[in-house]
Amino acid sequence: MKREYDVLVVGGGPGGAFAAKTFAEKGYSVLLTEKRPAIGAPVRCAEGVGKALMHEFFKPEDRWVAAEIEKANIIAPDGFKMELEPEKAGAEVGYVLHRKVFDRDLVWMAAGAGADIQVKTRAVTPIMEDGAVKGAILNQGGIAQEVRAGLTIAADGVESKFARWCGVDTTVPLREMETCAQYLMTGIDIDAHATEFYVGNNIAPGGYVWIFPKGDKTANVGIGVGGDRCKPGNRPIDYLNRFVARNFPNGKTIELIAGGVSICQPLPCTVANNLMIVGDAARVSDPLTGGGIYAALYTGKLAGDVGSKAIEKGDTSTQALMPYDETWRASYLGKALERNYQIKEVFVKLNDDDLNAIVHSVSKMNLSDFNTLNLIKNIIAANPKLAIKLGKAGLKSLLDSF
Ligand SMILES: Cc1cc2nc3c(=O)[nH]c(=O)nc-3n(C[C@H](O)[C@H](O)[C@H](O)COP(=O)(O)OP(=O)(O)OC[C@H]3O[C@@H](n4cnc5c(N)ncnc54)[C@H](O)[C@@H]3O)c2cc1C
Repeated sequence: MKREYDVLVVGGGPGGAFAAKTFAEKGYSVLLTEKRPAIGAPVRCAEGVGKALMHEFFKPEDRWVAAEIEKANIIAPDGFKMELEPEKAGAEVGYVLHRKVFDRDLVWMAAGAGADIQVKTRAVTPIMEDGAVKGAILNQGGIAQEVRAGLTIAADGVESKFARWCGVDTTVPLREMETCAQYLMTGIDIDAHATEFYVGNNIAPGGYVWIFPKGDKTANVGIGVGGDRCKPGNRPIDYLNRFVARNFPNGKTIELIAGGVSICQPLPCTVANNLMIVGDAARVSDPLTGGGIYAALYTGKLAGDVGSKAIEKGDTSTQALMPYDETWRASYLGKALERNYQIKEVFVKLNDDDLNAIVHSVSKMNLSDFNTLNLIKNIIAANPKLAIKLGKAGLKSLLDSF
């Protein structure tokens, strides 16, 4: 079977769904293809997102929100707990979502705008002609389908094979692939409106443990560990089991997920002839926190806006699509990714003494001055050893990233 669309979207996560919705709303014919049988499941996410960031796109439906978050606690390796309550300083904090519902609703929005949706249908090969992408061969239940499209959106997440098949180098170095394990736990004693982050080289080397509440006594309890630090007996699940045994011995686990998060820099270029790369596939998740929901929504929508103009003008070459790449890099998102990459490079080299010193010094900061630049300046002022560790060049590139 051969079909033709203006736009083919590979992947039904937030990036693909938002791109499909945007193109469909502008009147283009769109096919979104998702390899899994159900949108949003299994969830591979701790489901946290900033309120202000989310509000850029919508006022969340009640059914998307599992918990509203008012504060974040950071727990140092020595057990000292620092409480951050940005709401007291006038800033909003965040939501923990039900992504099974949220992702599904996003795809429903795309369908409502006119996009065709196919689930359990994997894009297996791009159709390449004269160095340009002309759609893909899809596989649905063993049956190959040829789908031709003027523009293809690679929104296939962290695995991102599609862009690679089209000739884009999407390799992530092992040390920059955070490997994660997460339990959805119930029957645990937590603050239902606070997220918690545990740092330390015996707890989560090169990463952190998170507790993201999903209501009373229920939370995503997960861990990310630097890919190069996983060893037999010290895999993310081993660290997580030890953490859970220490902190929630009576908790009950009702779901287990494993997944990867890239903490590298974004791809050097996120467009090619007739191809746009969005969300995790473009490596735009936050290198410091691993968060990528906002970036997927932002790049998905932007791809829809820029791609639509390019289709209208009849030119979807790399050059015509470049405004997409340039716009997200110059945006708040691009700048935050650059800055947080520099911070992450420092973070992964810290020993437990450094981490203790940082958490203690930040806890003494005046919250009304709270922003990332002030945070870094305070940390360095309070811990001159860190400035030495960073060296002149490291310090400069860190401060230049603001
Ligand atoms: C353990 C963990 C915790 C996380 N916690 C958070 C968090 O708290 N907050 C946050 O903001 N982010 C978090 N993230 C990251 C977040 O989940 C991603 O950044 C986000 O889902 C990216 O959206 P996306 O649309 O780019 O990709 P995805 O949501 O991964 O969607 C890609 C889709 O493409 C499909 N696909 C792949 N290949 C093909 C193919 N060949 N054909 C068809 N379909 C295909 C996949 O099945 C998938 O549904 C976490 C990630 C992990 C692993």
